[in-house]
Amino acid sequence: MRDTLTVLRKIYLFYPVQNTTVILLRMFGFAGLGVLSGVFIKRYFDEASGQALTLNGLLFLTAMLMTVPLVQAITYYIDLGLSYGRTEIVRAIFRRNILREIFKRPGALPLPVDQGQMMNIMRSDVTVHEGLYWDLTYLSAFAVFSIGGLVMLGSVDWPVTVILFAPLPAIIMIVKWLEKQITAYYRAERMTTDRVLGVISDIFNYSQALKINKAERPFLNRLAGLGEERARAGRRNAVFTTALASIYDNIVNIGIALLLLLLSDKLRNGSFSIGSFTLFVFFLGYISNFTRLFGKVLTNFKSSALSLNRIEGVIGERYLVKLTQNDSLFLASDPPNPPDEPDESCGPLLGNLHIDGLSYTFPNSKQGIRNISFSIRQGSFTVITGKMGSGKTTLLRVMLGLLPKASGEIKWNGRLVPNAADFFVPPNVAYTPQVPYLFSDTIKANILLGYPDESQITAAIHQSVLEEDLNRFEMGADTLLGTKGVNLSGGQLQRTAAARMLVRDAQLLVMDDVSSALDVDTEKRLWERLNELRSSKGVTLLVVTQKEYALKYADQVIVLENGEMKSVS
Ligand SMILES: Nc1ncnc2c1ncn2[C@@H]1O[C@H](COP(=O)(O)OP(=O)(O)OP(=O)(O)O)[C@@H](O)[C@H]1O
Repeated sequence: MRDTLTVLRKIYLFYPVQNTTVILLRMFGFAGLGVLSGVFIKRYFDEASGQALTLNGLLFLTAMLMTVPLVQAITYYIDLGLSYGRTEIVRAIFRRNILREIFKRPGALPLPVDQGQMMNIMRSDVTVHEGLYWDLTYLSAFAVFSIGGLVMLGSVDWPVTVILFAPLPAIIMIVKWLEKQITAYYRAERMTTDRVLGVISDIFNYSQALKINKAERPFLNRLAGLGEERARAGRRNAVFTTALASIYDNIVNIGIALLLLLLSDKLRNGSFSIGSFTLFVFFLGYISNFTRLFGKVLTNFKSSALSLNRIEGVIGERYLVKLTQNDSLFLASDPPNPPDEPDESCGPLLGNLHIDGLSYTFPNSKQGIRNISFSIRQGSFTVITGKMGSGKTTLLRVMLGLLPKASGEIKWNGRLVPNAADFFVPPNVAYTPQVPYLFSDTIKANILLGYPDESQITAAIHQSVLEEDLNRFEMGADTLLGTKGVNLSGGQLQRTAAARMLVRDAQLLVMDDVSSALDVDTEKRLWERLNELRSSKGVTLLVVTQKEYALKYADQVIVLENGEMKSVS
């Protein structure tokens, strides 16, 4: 409840001036003027049914009764202008903030929730809070009506007024009583949707694997089963919330029936004027709407709390602060480019790199690396090798800040690297991962990947032994990749990724198994050219490989075994 209130307060603070105006318009334009119409209606019927009927009085009241709805319509349009579109902006702020936190995570750390849940959080869990916020602003307007009604009706007939408000405590008790069920049905709907979305994204991501293993039918059956579960959970939740809403309605209706019974008696014995009766009937609609909306808001508080809980599962501690940060979305202009200054906190040029006692354990498999220490000097060629699963990739990822180190130190020129993920980027370091990813764009765009300086592209293509392959494509480096273009072979993909690393002109080049899919001749040329680059430009190379050819150039060979250093030579 407290967290939901914090988020609602922040939503208000996103646009305090507009939001205050909308609330005031709803409270005083829509509701306050509405109460005023009640006064005029009472007077109108009192005068029309009494002896003191004057033409002027009637004309005045008629004019007022026409003016008030007109002014209300105008306030409504101003309200619409101020609030329309805010809904999507609030959702966009939440989505942007969640994405920002995801990008802050070490790059190789998997998301704490699966893909289906992530999509559902971005799709649905971010939307409930601002819906609740707008309902609350309407509730505040209806509250003005109700308080106005309470005062006016109370002065006419207290006992009857009490009946009008009697459903309110009943609804509070029902929501309290059914609290567990409200949350359970909502949670079940969310979780079954997570699973369906997860399987759908698997189908898109791994369609080829499904096809070659002839697993389409079982997978579709699984999807159908999950779809059925989701439909059941959705139906249950819909039936439950509709039933709750109709319980609120019926409580309100029973109150109205009781009230009308009482009023008809009073009208018959003359203790109630036609004007007072009309006043009661007039307020009846608004007060019953207030009561219904009150029930809905109480129910949605529970949904909002659960959705916030799911968001917390993704962005972790202090999630309320992170979720509600309100810096510009840049809807009307382009965002500024991030600062492009190289991090020179440890000196502009690499002299030496010391890795001391680096450890990391994967929480789910208890595998990883333990106490790894080595040094690299500028212009050297270091090979990390070892059997499959010995920890080579993990070591590179922890060193580069793509996985959070459990212990150990990294020093660049003798100075502690404060944040590896921020520091080990171009122009300090460039990296080719074991499984590189290429986008559906041209080969050139994939090599540059936003890098503004194209001057090194020809050299990078040469160094990565890619030029002969590009010559075979009609469009050369402008050949399109992906669904609308060509598919590269495994070796071409590795070398395109290597060119992406080389074009960035970094001091330290880190490569993970970059030659695993290359034939002997291409591999030979690749290491030769990288070695030439080292000699000519003083670039430093740190290479994971299981193949022997690179060893020919190595100054240092580090062998890993079961996550530990077996030898350095
Ligand atoms: N995401 C992960 N979650 C849990 N365990 C993991 C994860 N990634 C790797 N491991 C485990 O950590 C150990 C080291 O894996 P790593 O990928 O670093 O080995 P490697 O030497 O690079 O292997 P290869 O030569 O096959 O690429 C392995 O036992 C592996 O199963």
